[in-house]
Amino acid sequence: MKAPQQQQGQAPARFWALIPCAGVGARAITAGSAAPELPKQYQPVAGSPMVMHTLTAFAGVPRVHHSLVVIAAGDSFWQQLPAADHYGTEACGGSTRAETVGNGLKALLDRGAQPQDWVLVHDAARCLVTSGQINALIDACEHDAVGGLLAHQLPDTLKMATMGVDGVRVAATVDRSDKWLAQTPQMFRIAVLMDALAKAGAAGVAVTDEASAMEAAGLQPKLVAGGAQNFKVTYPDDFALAAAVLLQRQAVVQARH
Ligand SMILES: Nc1ccn([C@@H]2O[C@H](COP(=O)(O)OP(=O)(O)OP(=O)(O)O)[C@@H](O)[C@H]2O)c(=O)n1
Ligand SMILES: C[C@](O)(CO)[C@H](O)COP(=O)(O)O
Repeated sequence: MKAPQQQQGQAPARFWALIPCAGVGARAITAGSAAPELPKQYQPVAGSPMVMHTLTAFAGVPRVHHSLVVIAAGDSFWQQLPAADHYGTEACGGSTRAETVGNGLKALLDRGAQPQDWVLVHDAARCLVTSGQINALIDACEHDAVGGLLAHQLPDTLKMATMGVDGVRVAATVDRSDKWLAQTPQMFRIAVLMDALAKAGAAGVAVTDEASAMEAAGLQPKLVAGGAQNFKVTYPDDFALAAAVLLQRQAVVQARH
């Protein structure tokens, strides 16, 4: 599968952000949550709804032409956000993240994106990403034939688990030297990614991230160092971690003024 090449006289490829924001956050919400009906990406973290921190990071990257937030059909939360009207949204979220992304890519084309343009797909719930990390991914991939993703090299010993009669036990220790945790953004050419997602779907390939669809097409995305702080808020304990990082960053900025 060849990337659409820049034709002579063709406008330079642009960069679009696609923010899957249509999940329910089942793993993050507990009965004790202040608003358990509120999907995690709308839950407050360090004084703002989680997704707003994510969008602020992209707003700090002028090369990103437009950020499109994909929300669930019937989402009644987005419009309640203070800056809702400042961002483009499409209520075409799907039953899976991959479906949300596929629908969002079509929406980008409808909004004027070109097939050879780049898309940076980033989880709304990965709210600690920085503008610097987004720029680093673009710098590393904009001249690459495939594209790539932010990722974090495994910092701990990795265990293979087995279900024992008395609970989960170690089956083996796995060599971690070539193990990376996939993060987002994940950056690919729109047409190539759409084709890869369609073929992976038709082949019944489980696609949990954009890179896995590209891998199923025989391509090898670049791994670009993200960082431990670029984690996805997934579980209840993650909110406090995210808040601590964001508040520390805010304190550093305030100390400069
Ligand atoms: N059908 C879906 C599922 C997930 N997402 C988005 O994909 C990102 C990462 O997915 P995940 O952390 O799994 O979010 P949820 O699916 O909401 O979480 P859970 O599995 O705990 O319900 C989130 O920003 C989520 O909003 C989406 O847009 N559409
Ligand atoms: C895309 C992703 O962030 C890469 O690590 C992750 O797979 C999304 O979370 P999910 O729980 O797999 O939907």
